[in-house]
Amino acid sequence: MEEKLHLDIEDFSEEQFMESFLKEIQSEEAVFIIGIFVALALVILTIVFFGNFWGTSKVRNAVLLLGLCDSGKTLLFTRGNSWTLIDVPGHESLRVQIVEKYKAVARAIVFVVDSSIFQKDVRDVAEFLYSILTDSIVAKNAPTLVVACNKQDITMAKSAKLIQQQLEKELNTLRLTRSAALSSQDGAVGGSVYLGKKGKDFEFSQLANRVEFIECSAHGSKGEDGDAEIDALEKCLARI
Ligand SMILES: Nc1nc2c(ncn2[C@@H]2O[C@H](COP(=O)(O)OP(=O)(O)OP(=O)(O)O)[C@@H](O)[C@H]2O)c(=O)[nH]1
Repeated sequence: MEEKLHLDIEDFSEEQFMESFLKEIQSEEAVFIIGIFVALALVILTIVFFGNFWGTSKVRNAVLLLGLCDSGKTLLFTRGNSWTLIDVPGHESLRVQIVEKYKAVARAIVFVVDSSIFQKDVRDVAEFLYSILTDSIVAKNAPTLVVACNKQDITMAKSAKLIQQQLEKELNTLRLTRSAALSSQDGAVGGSVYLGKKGKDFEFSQLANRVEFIECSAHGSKGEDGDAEIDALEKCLARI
Protein backbone atom coordinates (compact mmCIF):
# COMPACT_ATOMS: atom_id res chain seq x y z
CA MET A 1 0.00 0.00 0.00
CA GLU A 2 2.79 2.31 0.96
CA GLU A 3 4.60 1.26 -2.21
CA LYS A 4 1.48 2.00 -4.30
CA LEU A 5 0.99 5.39 -2.74
CA HIS A 6 4.60 6.25 -3.34
CA LEU A 7 4.29 5.25 -6.98
CA ASP A 8 1.15 7.37 -7.38
CA ILE A 9 2.89 10.43 -6.01
CA GLU A 10 5.84 9.80 -8.28
CA ASP A 11 3.53 9.37 -11.30
CA PHE A 12 1.68 12.53 -10.40
CA SER A 13 4.80 14.70 -10.08
CA GLU A 14 6.15 13.36 -13.40
CA GLU A 15 2.90 14.19 -15.12
CA GLN A 16 2.91 17.65 -13.60
CA PHE A 17 6.48 18.16 -14.64
CA MET A 18 5.69 17.11 -18.24
CA GLU A 19 2.64 19.36 -18.32
CA SER A 20 4.49 22.42 -17.07
CA PHE A 21 7.40 21.59 -19.40
CA LEU A 22 5.04 21.41 -22.38
CA LYS A 23 3.35 24.67 -21.29
CA GLU A 24 6.75 26.31 -21.04
CA ILE A 25 7.69 25.18 -24.53
CA GLN A 26 4.31 26.27 -25.89
CA SER A 27 4.58 29.74 -24.33
CA GLU A 28 8.14 30.07 -25.66
CA GLU A 29 6.88 29.05 -29.11
CA ALA A 30 4.09 31.60 -28.87
CA VAL A 31 6.54 34.35 -27.91
CA PHE A 32 8.79 33.30 -30.78
CA ILE A 33 5.91 33.31 -33.29
CA ILE A 34 4.64 36.68 -32.04
CA GLY A 35 8.19 38.01 -32.35
CA ILE A 36 8.36 36.89 -35.97
CA PHE A 37 5.00 38.53 -36.71
CA VAL A 38 6.09 41.81 -35.12
CA ALA A 39 9.36 41.77 -37.07
CA LEU A 40 7.48 41.05 -40.32
CA ALA A 41 4.99 43.83 -39.61
CA LEU A 42 7.88 46.25 -38.98
CA VAL A 43 9.56 45.25 -42.25
CA ILE A 44 6.29 45.71 -44.18
CA LEU A 45 5.61 49.09 -42.54
CA THR A 46 9.14 50.27 -43.35
CA ILE A 47 8.79 49.19 -46.98
CA VAL A 48 5.38 50.93 -47.30
CA PHE A 49 6.67 54.11 -45.66
CA PHE A 50 9.84 54.42 -47.72
CA GLY A 51 8.05 53.20 -50.85
CA ASN A 52 5.54 56.04 -50.47
CA PHE A 53 8.25 58.54 -49.61
CA TRP A 54 10.43 57.68 -52.61
CA GLY A 55 7.39 57.27 -54.83
CA THR A 56 5.99 60.72 -54.13
CA SER A 57 9.38 62.37 -54.45
CA LYS A 58 9.51 61.12 -58.04
CA VAL A 59 5.93 62.00 -58.97
CA ARG A 60 5.73 64.94 -61.34
CA ASN A 61 2.87 66.95 -59.93
CA ALA A 62 4.10 70.54 -59.99
CA VAL A 63 2.73 73.22 -62.27
CA LEU A 64 5.40 75.85 -62.91
CA LEU A 65 4.28 79.40 -63.59
CA LEU A 66 6.96 80.96 -65.75
CA GLY A 67 7.23 84.19 -67.71
CA LEU A 68 9.02 87.51 -67.87
CA CYS A 69 8.75 90.08 -65.06
CA ASP A 70 5.32 91.72 -64.78
CA SER A 71 3.60 89.30 -67.15
CA GLY A 72 1.02 88.61 -64.42
CA LYS A 73 2.18 85.32 -62.86
CA THR A 74 1.62 86.34 -59.25
CA LEU A 75 -1.86 87.69 -59.92
CA LEU A 76 -2.76 84.48 -61.80
CA PHE A 77 -1.28 82.50 -58.93
CA THR A 78 -3.56 84.17 -56.40
CA ARG A 79 -6.59 83.50 -58.64
CA GLY A 80 -5.81 79.81 -59.20
CA ASN A 81 -6.41 78.52 -55.68
CA SER A 82 -7.48 75.04 -56.79
CA TRP A 83 -4.08 74.18 -58.33
CA THR A 84 -0.68 73.33 -56.90
CA LEU A 85 1.28 76.12 -58.54
CA ILE A 86 4.87 77.23 -58.18
CA ASP A 87 5.16 80.93 -58.97
CA VAL A 88 8.65 81.46 -60.35
CA PRO A 89 9.91 85.08 -60.22
CA GLY A 90 10.52 86.54 -63.66
CA HIS A 91 13.89 88.04 -62.80
CA GLU A 92 16.62 85.94 -64.43
CA SER A 93 18.91 85.78 -61.39
CA LEU A 94 16.12 84.26 -59.29
CA ARG A 95 14.29 82.15 -61.82
CA VAL A 96 17.25 80.05 -63.03
CA GLN A 97 17.76 78.45 -59.61
CA ILE A 98 14.05 77.80 -59.05
CA VAL A 99 13.52 76.34 -62.52
CA GLU A 100 16.56 74.14 -61.93
CA LYS A 101 15.03 72.90 -58.68
CA TYR A 102 11.55 72.13 -59.99
CA LYS A 103 11.98 71.28 -63.67
CA ALA A 104 12.23 67.54 -63.01
CA VAL A 105 8.89 67.45 -61.18
CA ALA A 106 6.98 69.73 -63.55
CA ARG A 107 3.82 68.10 -64.85
CA ALA A 108 2.97 71.27 -66.69
CA ILE A 109 4.46 74.65 -67.44
CA VAL A 110 2.21 77.66 -67.65
CA PHE A 111 4.21 80.23 -69.55
CA VAL A 112 2.64 83.64 -68.96
CA VAL A 113 2.98 86.31 -71.62
CA ASP A 114 2.00 89.98 -71.29
CA SER A 115 -0.03 90.21 -74.52
CA SER A 116 -0.29 94.01 -74.27
CA ILE A 117 3.46 94.53 -74.78
CA PHE A 118 4.23 91.34 -76.65
CA GLN A 119 5.65 93.13 -79.70
CA LYS A 120 8.30 94.78 -77.52
CA ASP A 121 9.00 91.62 -75.50
CA VAL A 122 8.96 89.01 -78.26
CA ARG A 123 12.73 88.46 -78.35
CA ASP A 124 13.05 88.08 -74.56
CA VAL A 125 9.99 85.82 -74.37
CA ALA A 126 11.40 83.60 -77.15
CA GLU A 127 14.82 83.41 -75.47
CA PHE A 128 13.27 82.37 -72.16
CA LEU A 129 11.05 79.79 -73.85
CA TYR A 130 13.98 78.51 -75.91
CA SER A 131 16.06 77.94 -72.77
CA ILE A 132 13.21 75.96 -71.20
CA LEU A 133 12.30 73.86 -74.25
CA THR A 134 15.89 72.90 -75.09
CA ASP A 135 16.63 71.77 -71.55
CA SER A 136 17.34 68.04 -71.69
CA ILE A 137 15.24 67.18 -68.61
CA VAL A 138 12.25 69.22 -69.80
CA ALA A 139 12.59 67.69 -73.29
CA LYS A 140 12.73 64.18 -71.80
CA ASN A 141 9.73 64.63 -69.47
CA ALA A 142 7.77 66.70 -72.00
CA PRO A 143 5.43 68.47 -69.55
CA THR A 144 2.31 70.07 -71.00
CA LEU A 145 3.08 73.62 -72.09
CA VAL A 146 0.31 76.18 -71.71
CA VAL A 147 1.20 79.58 -73.10
CA ALA A 148 -1.15 81.91 -71.24
CA CYS A 149 -1.57 85.10 -73.27
CA ASN A 150 -2.47 87.31 -70.32
CA LYS A 151 -3.79 90.89 -70.00
CA GLN A 152 -6.40 90.40 -72.71
CA ASP A 153 -8.46 93.13 -71.00
CA ILE A 154 -6.03 95.72 -72.41
CA THR A 155 -7.08 97.00 -75.85
CA MET A 156 -3.61 96.67 -77.40
CA ALA A 157 -3.33 92.98 -76.41
CA LYS A 158 -2.27 90.60 -79.19
CA SER A 159 -4.30 87.45 -79.81
CA ALA A 160 -3.06 83.98 -78.85
CA LYS A 161 -2.87 83.02 -82.54
CA LEU A 162 -0.63 85.95 -83.43
CA ILE A 163 1.57 85.36 -80.38
CA GLN A 164 2.00 81.71 -81.39
CA GLN A 165 2.95 82.61 -84.98
CA GLN A 166 5.44 85.28 -83.90
CA LEU A 167 6.98 83.01 -81.29
CA GLU A 168 7.43 80.22 -83.85
CA LYS A 169 9.18 82.67 -86.17
CA GLU A 170 11.41 84.03 -83.40
CA LEU A 171 12.25 80.57 -82.05
CA ASN A 172 13.18 79.50 -85.57
CA THR A 173 15.63 82.42 -85.85
CA LEU A 174 17.01 81.72 -82.37
CA ARG A 175 17.53 78.07 -83.27
CA LEU A 176 19.57 79.07 -86.33
CA THR A 177 21.81 81.47 -84.41
CA ARG A 178 22.19 79.17 -81.40
CA SER A 179 22.98 76.09 -83.53
CA ALA A 180 25.58 78.10 -85.48
CA ALA A 181 27.12 79.23 -82.20
CA LEU A 182 27.12 75.65 -80.91
CA SER A 183 28.76 74.18 -84.00
CA SER A 184 31.55 76.77 -83.83
CA GLN A 185 32.39 75.52 -80.31
CA ASP A 186 34.25 72.34 -79.50
CA GLY A 187 31.99 69.57 -78.22
CA ALA A 188 28.34 69.69 -77.16
CA VAL A 189 27.03 72.14 -74.63
CA GLY A 190 25.70 70.12 -71.69
CA GLY A 191 21.98 69.79 -71.19
CA SER A 192 20.80 71.27 -74.48
CA VAL A 193 18.71 69.47 -77.08
CA TYR A 194 17.77 70.52 -80.60
CA LEU A 195 14.48 72.41 -80.75
CA GLY A 196 11.86 70.83 -83.05
CA LYS A 197 12.56 68.94 -86.27
CA LYS A 198 15.80 69.36 -88.18
CA GLY A 199 15.40 70.68 -91.72
CA LYS A 200 11.94 72.18 -91.04
CA ASP A 201 10.85 75.62 -89.89
CA PHE A 202 10.02 75.47 -86.20
CA GLU A 203 6.42 74.86 -85.17
CA PHE A 204 5.15 74.06 -81.68
CA SER A 205 3.44 70.96 -83.11
CA GLN A 206 6.91 69.40 -83.61
CA LEU A 207 7.45 69.19 -79.85
CA ALA A 208 6.75 66.05 -77.85
CA ASN A 209 4.93 68.23 -75.30
CA ARG A 210 1.22 68.95 -75.58
CA VAL A 211 1.17 72.67 -76.31
CA GLU A 212 -1.84 74.96 -75.88
CA PHE A 213 -2.11 78.69 -76.43
CA ILE A 214 -4.90 80.30 -74.45
CA GLU A 215 -6.07 83.87 -73.81
CA CYS A 216 -6.74 85.09 -70.29
CA SER A 217 -6.90 88.09 -68.02
CA ALA A 218 -5.87 87.81 -64.39
CA HIS A 219 -7.48 91.24 -63.87
CA GLY A 220 -10.76 90.60 -65.60
CA SER A 221 -12.58 93.47 -67.26
CA LYS A 222 -13.39 95.08 -63.87
CA GLY A 223 -9.79 95.28 -62.65
CA GLU A 224 -8.09 93.39 -59.83
CA ASP A 225 -11.26 93.30 -57.70
CA GLY A 226 -13.40 91.79 -60.45
CA ASP A 227 -13.54 88.16 -61.53
CA ALA A 228 -10.49 86.97 -63.44
CA GLU A 229 -11.10 85.65 -66.95
CA ILE A 230 -9.16 82.45 -66.65
CA ASP A 231 -11.72 79.82 -67.73
CA ALA A 232 -9.56 78.59 -70.63
CA LEU A 233 -6.55 78.25 -68.33
CA GLU A 234 -8.59 76.38 -65.71
CA LYS A 235 -9.91 73.99 -68.36
CA CYS A 236 -6.37 73.33 -69.61
CA LEU A 237 -5.11 72.60 -66.12
CA ALA A 238 -8.08 70.38 -65.36
CA ARG A 239 -7.07 68.18 -68.31
CA ILE A 240 -3.48 67.75 -67.07
N1 LIG B 1 -4.53 94.91 -67.02
C1 LIG B 1 -4.04 93.81 -66.48
N2 LIG B 1 -3.03 93.90 -65.59
C2 LIG B 1 -2.54 92.75 -65.06
C3 LIG B 1 -3.05 91.47 -65.43
N3 LIG B 1 -2.35 90.54 -64.76
C4 LIG B 1 -1.45 91.18 -64.00
N4 LIG B 1 -1.57 92.51 -64.18
C5 LIG B 1 -0.80 93.56 -63.53
O1 LIG B 1 0.54 93.44 -63.98
C6 LIG B 1 1.43 93.77 -62.91
C7 LIG B 1 2.43 92.65 -62.71
O2 LIG B 1 1.73 91.51 -62.26
P1 LIG B 1 2.42 90.37 -61.39
O3 LIG B 1 1.40 89.31 -61.17
O4 LIG B 1 3.07 90.96 -60.19
O5 LIG B 1 3.57 89.93 -62.40
P2 LIG B 1 4.67 88.78 -62.22
O6 LIG B 1 4.71 88.06 -63.51
O7 LIG B 1 4.38 87.96 -61.02
O8 LIG B 1 6.00 89.61 -62.04
P3 LIG B 1 7.39 89.16 -61.34
O9 LIG B 1 7.05 88.70 -59.95
O10 LIG B 1 8.23 90.38 -61.40
O11 LIG B 1 7.97 88.05 -62.16
C8 LIG B 1 0.58 94.04 -61.70
O12 LIG B 1 0.40 95.43 -61.57
C9 LIG B 1 -0.75 93.38 -62.02
O13 LIG B 1 -1.85 94.01 -61.40
C10 LIG B 1 -4.12 91.42 -66.38
O14 LIG B 1 -4.63 90.37 -66.77
N5 LIG B 1 -4.56 92.63 -66.88
